[in-house]
Amino acid sequence: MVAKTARLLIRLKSARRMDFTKPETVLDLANIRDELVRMEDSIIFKFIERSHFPTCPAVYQKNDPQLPLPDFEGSFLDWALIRMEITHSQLRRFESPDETPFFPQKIVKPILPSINYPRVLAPYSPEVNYNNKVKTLYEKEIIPLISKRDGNQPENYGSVATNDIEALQSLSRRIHFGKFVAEAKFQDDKPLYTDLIKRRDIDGITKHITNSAVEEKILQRLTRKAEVYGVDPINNQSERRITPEYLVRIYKDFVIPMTKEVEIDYLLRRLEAPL
Ligand SMILES: C=C(O[C@@H]1C=C(C(=O)O)C=C[C@H]1O)C(=O)O
Repeated sequence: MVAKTARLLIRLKSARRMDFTKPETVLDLANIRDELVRMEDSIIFKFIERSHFPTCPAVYQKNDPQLPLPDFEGSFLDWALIRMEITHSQLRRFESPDETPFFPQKIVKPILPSINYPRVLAPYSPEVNYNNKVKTLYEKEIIPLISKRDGNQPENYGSVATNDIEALQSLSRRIHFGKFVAEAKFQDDKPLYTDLIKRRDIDGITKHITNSAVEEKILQRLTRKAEVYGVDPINNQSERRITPEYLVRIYKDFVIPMTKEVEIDYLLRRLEAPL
């Protein structure tokens, strides 16, 4: 009986999971929050992978002499990320409404047929793009926290860039999920948000999109996940490694605030589109 109930619950939960071809599953705030929880695991594991390498500042310096790049103005990471995004765009990655490119001006048309997802977000949604800020935050604030020590390691520049691209893509997807949260909240209370948007009451919008209980639950869960996934609980000075404290700080000081900035920016333009 228990096994049968468990199977039924799993079927019910998977039927509810976000499916971008089924708009009714996308703007369900409970579904969105479940998806944000699933993203935590991906982000933690990518941070753990990155934590095996030192900071490698050469990877982020514009045209660092250690990493000569033919006919390119920018960092080694930028060079690698652009090429990865061109390939991913040909594989249709950026047709999906939950994916936002770091170099939108560089991506190309897919070689796969278009999926034509039903519209869920407002038409201007791709213009709400925080990836420049995400990348700067990652390089300046997150790398120093999650790298195992300061310094360059030329033999691992390729691995570092590969890990960074995966971590950035996970962070970007999580932060830009704020668009789905914002649309779901708008649909749940159009009169309230229409009034706040008309008066450009940013403080009022911030107050109403904020759910402190959900935020607190996220930070508590992150601490437990970090301990379970084996990040070093003791911050060993000689070899800095990510700790539950660092993961909570990254979410509390960067990921959650930037997600809410995305929500606010998305909402401030919402009356441009049909209600
Ligand atoms: C994402 C939401 O909106 C806000 C942002 C949150 C976050 O980035 O984790 C959590 C709660 C809210 O303050 C939500 O309501 O679930």
